[in-house]
Amino acid sequence: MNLTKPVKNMSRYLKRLKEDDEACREALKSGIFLLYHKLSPLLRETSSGIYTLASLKTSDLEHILEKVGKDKHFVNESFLLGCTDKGEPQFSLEVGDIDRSALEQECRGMFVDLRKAFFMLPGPESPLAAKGQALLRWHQTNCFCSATGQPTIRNQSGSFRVCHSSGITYYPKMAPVVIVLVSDGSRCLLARQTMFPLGMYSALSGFCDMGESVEETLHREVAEEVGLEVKNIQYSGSQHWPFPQSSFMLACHATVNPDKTQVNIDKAELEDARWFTYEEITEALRKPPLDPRREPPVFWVPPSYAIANQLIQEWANQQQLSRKLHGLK
Ligand SMILES: NC(=O)C1=CN([C@@H]2O[C@H](COP(=O)(O)OP(=O)(O)OC[C@H]3O[C@@H](n4cnc5c(N)ncnc54)[C@H](O)[C@@H]3O)[C@@H](O)[C@H]2O)C=CC1
Ligand SMILES: [Mg+2]
Repeated sequence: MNLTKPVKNMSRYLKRLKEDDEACREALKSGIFLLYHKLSPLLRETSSGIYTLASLKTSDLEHILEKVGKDKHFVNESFLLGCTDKGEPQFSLEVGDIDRSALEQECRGMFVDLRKAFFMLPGPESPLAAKGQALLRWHQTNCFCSATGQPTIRNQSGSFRVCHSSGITYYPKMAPVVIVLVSDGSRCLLARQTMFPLGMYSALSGFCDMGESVEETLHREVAEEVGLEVKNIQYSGSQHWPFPQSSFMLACHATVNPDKTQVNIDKAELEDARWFTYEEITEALRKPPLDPRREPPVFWVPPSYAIANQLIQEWANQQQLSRKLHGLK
């Protein structure tokens, strides 16, 4: 299948909507809308019991707004998110000043905290739910110019805000974070912070300091948090992460010398850091998603929507392969 042409056309279309206020206003008339109530996305349960992100067409949304006593032009407060596969423009809209239960009833859905929604939504919908929330949050917290204190004004798509007094343009921001799975060849190093849910261990992570490269951050964070020296850095992938503010996660693998694995934990940052065997990791990966009604398991890893999980999966696959090559189970 050749995806180049539609993707290229879609990207050009979206670029125009981002930059051309008139074109974006026009697109609002045939848009698809994700609603958020105080940053919680609206979910709907399908007839087969699966939850999805509720997406409303313009006419349906206008109708609902009027029913709950809101002007239908409130639709224009939406922010452009992207395009569906069919080329329909997608928008997010914060409806936090409208009565929640009235909206839930009219929309036949429910507003769910994003962290919880991640456990309920099918995989591909989580990044869209996160993006919608992140854009709304950024606009809510960037209403004033940090140089003049004057209000900033959004463009129609919401791709930037301008202070007309200073002329400064503000663009939505993500803070770069490096996340790394360190291996000694047969075990991998996972750590937990006190604020993590009970029993959850993840890969090491840290915010990039101003002026640092990914490699510099990675070496510094591993040295700071567990006192180890890493080598053989390999890039794995990236992910936008909405909690607690937007981060841009850059995920890597790295190794340490098998004879230099003694961890020296920075207790101000981490509660614990431990080497885990292949067997422990494969068992943790097999565990079903967390059930809030049960006690959490003693050791578990972040769920599949987190890039930490991808790193751990990749490491386990790599181990499995090398075990096969060496005739081990
Ligand atoms: N998606 C995923 O799989 C994972 C995502 N993460 C995310 O990565 C982020 C960073 O991880 P940590 O190990 O906590 O970072 P970290 O090791 O750099 O420690 C956080 C501390 O760094 C300081 N800091 C420096 N720059 C900051 C900035 N731009 N924003 C906020 N704090 C800053 C603060 O004092 C903060 O308490 C977290 O927000 C976490 O949610 C972490 C692990 C897995
Ligand atoms: Mg850290």
